[in-house]
Amino acid sequence: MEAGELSTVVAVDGPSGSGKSSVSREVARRLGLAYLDTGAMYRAATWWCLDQGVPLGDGPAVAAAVRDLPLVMGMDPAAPTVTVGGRDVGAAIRSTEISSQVSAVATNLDARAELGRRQRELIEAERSGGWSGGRGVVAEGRDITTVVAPDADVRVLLTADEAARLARRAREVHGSDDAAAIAATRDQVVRRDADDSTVVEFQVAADGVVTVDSSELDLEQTVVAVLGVVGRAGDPQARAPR
Ligand SMILES: Nc1ncnc2c1ncn2[C@@H]1O[C@H](COP(=O)(O)OP(=O)(O)OP(=O)(O)O)[C@@H](O)[C@H]1O
Ligand SMILES: Nc1ccn([C@H]2C[C@H](O)[C@@H](COP(=O)(O)O)O2)c(=O)n1
Repeated sequence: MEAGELSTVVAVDGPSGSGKSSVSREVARRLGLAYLDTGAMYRAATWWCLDQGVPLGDGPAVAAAVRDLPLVMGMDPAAPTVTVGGRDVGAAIRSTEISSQVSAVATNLDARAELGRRQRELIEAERSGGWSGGRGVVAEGRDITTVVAPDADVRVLLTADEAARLARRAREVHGSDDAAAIAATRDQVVRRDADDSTVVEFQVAADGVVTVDSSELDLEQTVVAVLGVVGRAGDPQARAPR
């Protein structure tokens, strides 16, 4: 048996607020797989550019900064971490400042190429070792099923209608889904998805990608639905060697 034969790579994409992070993290935890939040890598790159005084409107400067990004991703789903130059930026990258500016990095094609390369390396490392000891990884983002890991064992597009996604994010950030909270959330969800959609498709499932619509599901039901897709793709212990 060769390293990686029994590993499982689960790729999850979807729009903002569809539940990718919470669902992928819990699926990884229940399956004993590593968890890779690729959106956090774009957020960390944005934090780094701002920290280094790199203007986000200067594409070549952003690309150069991202190539030098001293990023370490901790992939334990029970306690994922994001460290830049030895600093824990896990909380800082969730700020409204980063959320409102991250699309400038996400739409920079050179930055995408660099972060995509690192994501592929992290996923490959989990096939043979890494945090999971070779069990595999759940990686989530916008282009994992299509660009970063189109050969993943399981590929899921997690969707939810716009109203559900806005309400979830409003409750998370403002503690309410009243009209004012929804209005205050629109930029983080609708505008950001519109900008990000100019460089990557995450609203429509590519061939072979299974869509899970969570609009009418709660978090637990969505986790169970994604676990069902993984199960249908085959028990990794029973799967034929690659
Ligand atoms: N099926 C669900 N039902 C209700 N709430 C959910 C569901 N899935 C996720 N949530 C909640 O919605 C919020 C957004 O979820 P999450 O951050 O996982 O989405 P996301 O797709 O990763 O968003 P983004 O791409 O913007 O980071 C969280 O507060 C989460 O707990
Ligand atoms: N594979 C990915 C992951 C994320 N992005 C972009 C889209 C978002 O604007 C930003 C942050 O992602 P989030 O933490 O909100 O999931 O990164 C991308 O383009 N490709």
